[in-house]
Amino acid sequence: MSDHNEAGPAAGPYDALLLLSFGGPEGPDDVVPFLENVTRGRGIPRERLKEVGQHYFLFGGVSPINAQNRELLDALRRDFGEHGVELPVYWGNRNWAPYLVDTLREMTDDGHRRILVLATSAYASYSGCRQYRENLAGALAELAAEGRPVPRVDKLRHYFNHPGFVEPMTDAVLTALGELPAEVRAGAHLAFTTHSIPTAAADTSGPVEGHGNGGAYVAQHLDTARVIADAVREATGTEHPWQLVYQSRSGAPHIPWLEPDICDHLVELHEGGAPAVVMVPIGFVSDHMEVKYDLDTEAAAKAAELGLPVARAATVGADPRFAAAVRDLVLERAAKERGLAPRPCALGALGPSHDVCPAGCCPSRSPQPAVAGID
Ligand SMILES: CC1=C(CCC(=O)O)c2cc3nc(cc4[nH]c(cc5[nH]c(cc1n2)c(C)c5CCC(=O)O)c(CCC(=O)O)c4C)C(CCC(=O)O)=C3C
Ligand SMILES: [Fe+2]
Repeated sequence: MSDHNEAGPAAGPYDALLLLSFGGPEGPDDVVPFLENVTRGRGIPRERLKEVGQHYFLFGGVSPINAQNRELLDALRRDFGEHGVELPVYWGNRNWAPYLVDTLREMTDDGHRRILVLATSAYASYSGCRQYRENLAGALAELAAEGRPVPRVDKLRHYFNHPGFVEPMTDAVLTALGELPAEVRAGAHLAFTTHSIPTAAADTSGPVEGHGNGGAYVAQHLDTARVIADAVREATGTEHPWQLVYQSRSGAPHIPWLEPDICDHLVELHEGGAPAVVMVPIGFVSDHMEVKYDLDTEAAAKAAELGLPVARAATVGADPRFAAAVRDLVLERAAKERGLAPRPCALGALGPSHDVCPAGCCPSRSPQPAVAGID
């Protein structure tokens, strides 16, 4: 991949990696307390919460996200082990056990003082970046209050355009195309999907100079989608029309969120004569409830009602190429921290993202302390 491990796979100055994720319920009794954790102070209408609770109950109260993170943890440990990267990997979540603060306490008690964080969100946004940075600051403040040493915590750059993230998704699109009936395959449209967020949050996502027009959130997703669409055309020799669309909207109806929704998009494509659609959840690192319910259940039912053949591309999950990408990102950042100038690996037009969030990046509605950034 890149050239920054010439002098051996040194991860120093880092002494541990933290896989930081959202967390999800593991049984019916977990669902309501989990939703309370997620929505504390966030003004989600009660009706929406009841509805989302039902999505979880439909799957026995079990979100797929924790199993996916356990697999990723195994894949990272295997990859690091096979490549001589001596960096222990821990796992903590924002909203469910193992809780971030408990994991950081364990890491501190194990003697780790320079911690690098991999968040399971590949793009810039308040929900996908600064909120994790705030949660880290909050957890560190708890450790300090307990009289523990407070480790220094850095966060890996956004990896939406890293080849180890993009290439498994390209393969997944090709596989999904292959699942469509042969007679509609060549005409299939690609619907790249991601989590809708309030347009105000999208417009202020990423560094200040890129604010407006959906900000870094939309720009990064468009960059990833374009790279995948181009690679699919190279592989198939067919130009599949594509669009970035959204899913999993929540919040109050009068607040504008990114649109169109995937279900409305399927109706529009069907009315426009599209013979088939591949849904590509580029906004999700692994199978979350948003993928299992909002795409595989709700959008699939809409497509069936329309008589529109659809297939859903797999998420990256614990693909070994993604684990290798994480190793590459870790070694790149470690080399930079040691004063070297590694060549960062990135596809697309935007180039590698910043390592340290600049001031004003993905601002919060109610400013709180955050780590791994200027403010
Ligand atoms: C951008 C983004 C990501 C991707 C980046 C990342 O991965 O971090 C993401 C991930 C996730 N979101 C998840 C679950 C939920 N998100 C909610 C609510 C919200 N998400 C938002 C945005 C995002 N969310 C926003 C702006 C809200 C409104 C409230 C607020 O401003 O905070 C709610 C409340 C109910 C509802 O309203 O839907 C739930 C239950 C799960 C777990 C799924 C599982 O169990 O498999 C995951 C991975
Ligand atoms: Fe969410």
